[in-house]
Amino acid sequence: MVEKLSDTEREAGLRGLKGWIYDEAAGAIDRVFKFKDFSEAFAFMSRVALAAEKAGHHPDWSNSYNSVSIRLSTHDAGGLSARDIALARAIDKILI
Ligand SMILES: C[C@H](O)[C@H](O)[C@H]1CNC2=NC(N)=NC(=O)C2=N1
Repeated sequence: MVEKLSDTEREAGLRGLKGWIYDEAAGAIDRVFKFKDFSEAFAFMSRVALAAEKAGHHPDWSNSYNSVSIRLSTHDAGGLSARDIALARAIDKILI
């Protein structure tokens, strides 16, 4: 069972991430990704889906045309865990 991050651990994890916003009430981090069109947004989602399956950790997300909104939170821990930070890093790498 994965543990929720302490305040210090969370702050350290977030320092290494750009563009992710911490929602304290939800115990989650959010980021919105914009693309040229739906095809590019969906191609990105396909790659994120594969990374999520590989990690055994899955985003809460939505898509509207060229925009993909991703929320990461560890349901099993009731908040943010190291798995969310790791998946956020993997998602950011997909963009490079
Ligand atoms: C059994 C399975 O590994 C768990 O239910 C995993 C799957 N993906 C998950 N994803 C997220 N975001 N939070 C979880 O707690 C979680 N749990």
